[in-house]
Amino acid sequence: MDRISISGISAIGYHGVFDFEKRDGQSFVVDVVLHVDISRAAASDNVADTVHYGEVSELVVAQIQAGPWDLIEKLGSEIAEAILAGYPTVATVEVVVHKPQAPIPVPFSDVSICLVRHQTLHTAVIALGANLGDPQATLAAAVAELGEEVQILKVSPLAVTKPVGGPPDQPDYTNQVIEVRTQRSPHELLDLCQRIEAAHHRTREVRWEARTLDLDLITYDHLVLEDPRLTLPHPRAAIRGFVLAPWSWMDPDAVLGGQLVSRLAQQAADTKDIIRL
Ligand SMILES: Nc1ncnc2c1ncn2[C@@H]1O[C@H](COP(=O)(O)OP(=O)(O)OP(=O)(O)O)[C@@H](O)[C@H]1O
Ligand SMILES: Nc1nc2c(c(=O)[nH]1)N=C(CO)CN2
Repeated sequence: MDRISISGISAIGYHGVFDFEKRDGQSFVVDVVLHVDISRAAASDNVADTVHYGEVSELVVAQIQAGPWDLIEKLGSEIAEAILAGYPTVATVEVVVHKPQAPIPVPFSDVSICLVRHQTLHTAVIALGANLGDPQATLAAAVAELGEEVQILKVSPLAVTKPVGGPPDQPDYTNQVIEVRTQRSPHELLDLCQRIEAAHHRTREVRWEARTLDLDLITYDHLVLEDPRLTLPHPRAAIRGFVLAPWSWMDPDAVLGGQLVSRLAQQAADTKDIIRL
């Protein structure tokens, strides 16, 4: 992996075990190494395609000035976490914190800690559906747009399905399921899905009415969650053939709630009418 290194970022901080360190402050010096793919920036020559080292340096200074913490281990960890959270394209960060004026009662030139932290990657399953406009083109566009923001691991074949619920006389749906890998939190992933739905003119007036695009978050790792915005796994996924069938085509070993998705698909009432494209 390519790397960006910044060394000798210094600022006054108030970290230390002793009261006088928290009162008087002293110099902290930080080196960071960011493991990040710089090939896009190398090709485009555009700073937006890489990690801006000036911004990272300012973030490091802000962390040195925050706290105070007792330990440089804690300061280093805060710096690493802030960089990983702020820059999702950084796969790994190495942080060295030097405290050259540390209160050590013998002659010394420097004391430092070094730590290495990695991005945590999550796996999520997203179901797509559309039955207005040009559903196949919309699903292809939505998968491409998701692919700009998360890593697409698997894509199911398309399924043509009968509308389940909602107003009568709707057009057939086209459904699809994908598996993605991301550093985003579940809510950030839901936000992303809803932004893409909105960009495709999704409206919400009548429950389960026909729609240009629907993106549902089906699972996120093995997370079980219920809050006002998000329920995981998706509360109706286990009985929806239009989700289960394409999911099982994509991943025959997939499991939901302890049961094989392919078996749940066989049991779902709407599966019999599904056509695989
Ligand atoms: N796992 C989830 N995936 C997507 N939305 C969810 C999830 N859990 C809860 N929600 C919430 O459900 C709300 C309604 O979503 P939406 O309008 O897409 O429903 P729908 O697709 O018409 O119906 P259904 O939820 O039965 O698929 C969203 O605003 C979102 O906050
Ligand atoms: N066949 C089919 N029916 C549905 C679908 C869907 O994607 N496909 N989505 C719904 C609400 O999300 C309600 N009903």
